[in-house]
Formats: sequence, C-alpha cells, structure tokens
Amino acid sequence: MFWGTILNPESFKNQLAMAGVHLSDDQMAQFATYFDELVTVNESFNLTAITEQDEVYLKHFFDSLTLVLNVPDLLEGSASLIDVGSGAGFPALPLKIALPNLKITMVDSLNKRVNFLKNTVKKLGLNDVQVLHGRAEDLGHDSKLRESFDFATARAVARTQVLAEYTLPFVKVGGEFLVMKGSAGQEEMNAGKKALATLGGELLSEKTFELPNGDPRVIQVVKKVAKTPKKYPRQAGTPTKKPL
Ligand SMILES: C[S@@+](CC[C@H](N)C(=O)[O-])C[C@H]1O[C@@H](n2cnc3c(N)ncnc32)[C@H](O)[C@@H]1O
Repeated sequence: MFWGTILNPESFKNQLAMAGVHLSDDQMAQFATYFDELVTVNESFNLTAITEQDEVYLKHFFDSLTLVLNVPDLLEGSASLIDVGSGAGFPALPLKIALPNLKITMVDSLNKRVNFLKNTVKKLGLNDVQVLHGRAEDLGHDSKLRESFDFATARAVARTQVLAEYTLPFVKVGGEFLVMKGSAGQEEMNAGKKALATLGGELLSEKTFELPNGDPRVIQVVKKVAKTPKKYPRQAGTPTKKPL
C-alpha cells in the first residue's frame, strides 16, 4: 500500500507498464488531450468534481484501466463493450485509448454529457465508438443493442442490484457484466444475487485490490448464462424504485 501516492502522467505510465499494459507516446498524448478537454469543458458544466491532474490520472484514468489489469479477456481480439452511464467517459474512454481494438458503446441519459463524449471521441481520433443518448431501461429493449455485447460495465451509476437490470439485457449469452466497486462491493453483490439470477447472470469471479493510493476496489465478473426475460429492463425509473 502506498498512502499518499500521486499519479502524474509519468508514474501512471510506469504503474501500468509494471502491470503489463504498455502505452505508446501517442496513447499518452491522447490521455493528455482527454485531460485538457475534461477540465476545460468542466468549467462550463459539471462533468467531474476531480480536476487536479494527479487525481484525474489516478481516480479516473488508472481506476478505469483496473478493468484491463483484472479482466485479461478484454485484451483478446476486438471485443465489444457497452458502458452504461458513461458520464464524462469512465471507464469506456480510457479503455478505448489503451485497447484501440475494443468496440465501445457509451450510453448516458444526459444530453450535455453525450455531446461532450461525441466531441472528445472526435478530438481523440477514435474509431469504432458509438455514443448513445438515452436511458438504459429504454435502450435495453432496442433489438440492435439487446444481447449483442461481449461485455457490459458501469462505474458509479447505481448499486449492483439495480445495475444488473441496466446492464445484463445488453450482454450476449456467454458474455460478461464487469462490476466495478469500492468497499461496499461485496455487500452489494450479496444483495444483488437474486437480481442476477432473474436476469440470467451468475457471479463467476471476484478480485479485491487497492489503487496505488490505497483506496479499496473490487471487480466482479458476472457471466451471462441465460437470456434475460423480455420484460426486463422494466420501465425507466422502476429498477431504482423497486429493485429486483
Ligand atoms: C455519477 S455519474 C458516473 C459517470 C461515470 N461512469 C464515472 O464513473 O465517472 C452517473 C452517470 O450515469 C448516468 N445515468 C444514471 N442513470 C442512468 C440510466 N438509467 N441510463 C443511462 N444513464 C444513466 C447519469 O446521467 C450520469 O452521467
């Protein structure tokens, strides 16, 4: 544990390299551009409370990439991943920068954030990225999206019990829902087991670790083992009001 560890761009690059993810100068330049965009646009409307460079590299960029460090399947081939409630792009955009072959779809219900994401994708010159404005509860019934992704993930959007209803309908059978959580992760997973079973998911693995500053994290891999019944996700708002 390294309490107080800061993560400037150089140490960000080194920490990732030690974990086996090597970023080129071009990829580091993309992270720098992303950082500039984030803090500049954040002055006009709220995207994030974190704006110090060291903190953005640690709590947004590195934190997003802990998925790559803990889910080796992401490194293989050109998998598709949907990020529900992307906000300012986390974890999807750092993943796309680090793994250019990944096919990314970002979803958010707030149009201002969707516009930020579209502009940033252009500025970063990223291909194979789709940005959709809408609620997970509605988009989950779109036949072009439903049960069509290898991976679904979401960070800081809802508790696991609710999140499962937002994400699992998008995942193809055999694919995975990647749950990113802090210290409440195991408790949330216990409370969400019934929801997973209802939606066709099954907990496959769980890894606990710490960010370089000591913050606790857990990544749980939920396998999609059966199709999600057609009635899910329920109407917008219902998953939070009446969690499964
Ligand atoms: C706290 S932010 C987190 C953003 C980003 N994932 C991160 O980790 O920084 C939650 C985001 O989820 C979006 N959101 C919440 N509920 C949603 C839903 N049902 N469908 C789509 N987006 C949703 C919000 O608009 C917001 O941008």
